[in-house]
Amino acid sequence: MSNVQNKTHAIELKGLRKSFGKTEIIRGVDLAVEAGDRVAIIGPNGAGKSTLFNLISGRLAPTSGEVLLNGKRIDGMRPFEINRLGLSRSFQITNIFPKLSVFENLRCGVLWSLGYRYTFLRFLSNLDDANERTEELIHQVGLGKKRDVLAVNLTYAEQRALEIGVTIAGGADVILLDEPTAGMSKTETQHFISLIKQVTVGKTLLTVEHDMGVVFGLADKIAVVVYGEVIAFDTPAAVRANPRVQEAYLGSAVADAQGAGH
Ligand SMILES: Nc1ncnc2c1ncn2[C@@H]1O[C@H](COP(=O)(O)OP(=O)(O)OP(=O)(O)O)[C@@H](O)[C@H]1O
Repeated sequence: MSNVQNKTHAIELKGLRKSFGKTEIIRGVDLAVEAGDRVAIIGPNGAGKSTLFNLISGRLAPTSGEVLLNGKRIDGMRPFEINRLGLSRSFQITNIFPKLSVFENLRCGVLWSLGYRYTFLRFLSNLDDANERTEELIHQVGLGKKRDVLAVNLTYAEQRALEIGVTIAGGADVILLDEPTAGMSKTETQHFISLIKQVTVGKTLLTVEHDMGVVFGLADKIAVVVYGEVIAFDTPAAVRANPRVQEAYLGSAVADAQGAGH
């Protein structure tokens, strides 16, 4: 390994553990994600992937161990505090405001990042900087033609695109996406992978993902979580070739992804 001692990582997990009651679900995870990398977290059902996400984003506090964001300890902080420090997590489409338009939803995200409370939104329609940033975002997520459509009237894939827009609206440099293509058709998924790639250029991306096509299409690195431990963290090619990963988890899933041309 190279000398990583003095290097600041976008995300670093050190000796992370989490128990629910007597059951230890996360069992000593060490992981260092370099800034700008796109990392997919994969593993069998119940392995602890979502729990890991919840520990990173502050929804859960670890039983022991550390979580660092750009070198600063964030374990024990509240999700909004972590958000303010530059980490943004998608909260699924239920957190989009259905009765607000695409523009208004995105502007909420932008204004939140500028420190405004949602309750003041109606008085802020002439904030030029926020409006400009919002227009830019709308085009980034491909919703230019849907600017004034209420979120509730968008298609499912469009709602997911809006969700990504809201997630990146604040300009966070670390983005967490939970199964971003779940429920999409193959074509929508392909389109969405390129959208995610575009909007996360220069950012660090962590995603929990089951679809191996998405994993191999999107990730620079893959973290394999099995039974609360990271058993491999490497490039897709190295993970694919790792016998321990094959045995513990990937086997047929890799064959599927190769068959799909990834
Ligand atoms: N709040 C909680 N209280 C008690 N047990 C929990 C809690 N959250 C998760 N667990 C348990 O922790 C284990 C890991 O769950 P987690 O959702 O992190 O796995 P996962 O890898 O994301 O699974 P999946 O791929 O099915 O979403 C499961 O056995 C789950 O039942």
